[in-house]
Amino acid sequence: MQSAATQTRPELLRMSHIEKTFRGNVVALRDLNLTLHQGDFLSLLGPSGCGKSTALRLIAGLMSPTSGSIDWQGGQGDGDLGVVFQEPTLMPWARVKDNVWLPFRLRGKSYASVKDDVLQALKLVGLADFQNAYPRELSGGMKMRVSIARALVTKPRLILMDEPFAALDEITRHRLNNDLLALREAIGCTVIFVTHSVFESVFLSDRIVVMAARPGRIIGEVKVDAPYPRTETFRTSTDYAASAAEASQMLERAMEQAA
Ligand SMILES: Nc1ncnc2c1ncn2[C@@H]1O[C@H](COP(=O)(O)OP(=O)(O)OP(=O)(O)O)[C@@H](O)[C@H]1O
Repeated sequence: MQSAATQTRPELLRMSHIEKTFRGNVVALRDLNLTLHQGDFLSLLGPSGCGKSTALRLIAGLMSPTSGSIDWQGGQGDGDLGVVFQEPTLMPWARVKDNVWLPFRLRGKSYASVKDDVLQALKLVGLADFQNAYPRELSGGMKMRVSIARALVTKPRLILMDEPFAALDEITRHRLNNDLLALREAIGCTVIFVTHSVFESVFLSDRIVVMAARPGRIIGEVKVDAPYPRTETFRTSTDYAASAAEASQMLERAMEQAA
């Protein structure tokens, strides 16, 4: 169920027969199998509680699966992964540039040695002029941009995004969707993006993996073949409407299965 383009890209990561059971016998994920290819923009779409965040946390190595394996092609290297959460999670006492420096700082790198990378990341998210600002001086959308800059500053092979725009107003969300795609064109990274929004997933992704709950599992995949860069024309196209209808129907099935 993957597009021809996706199939020909080199594999980046493979999740095989993943099970995750929490204390109290809560089966968050059952037999989850997913292969990610370099350059994929893959959305995980599904109802609340279907295990999207759990899948992301497993990939991030924030916890281990109960069984099954997650294998990185060529092994996982330092700085291979950037993570963006729903909340920007910035350090309020630190300037924007110091927040973006954090992933390097945790690896023992001085600011001076990575200054160019920090400024480049801030430039990519349109915030070079705010490098000396504090988070309290920024809007919600700007804080999220800083969080994105922090995730991509190490030039990771994979960026995980857990509903990053869900708390933002519609106009900001719309703009950040456009900017995220432009950013991805610029740096060519692979993205896994968790969302509840069919429309957001269609606009951003080339693969939409739909999950159902109780237990969390993949029930199907919608491929969105529209080429990048995607513009406003795509948002109003029949291709967009057709992919949204396909994803909505699959999501409907996911909800029925969980009922
Ligand atoms: N640390 C935990 N301990 C116990 N149960 C957990 C834990 N984390 C998640 N769960 C349970 O695992 C299931 C999947 O949760 P998860 O947060 O991954 O779903 P989700 O699809 O991301 O939901 P949402 O869209 O609401 O964020 C849920 O039933 C949740 O209650």
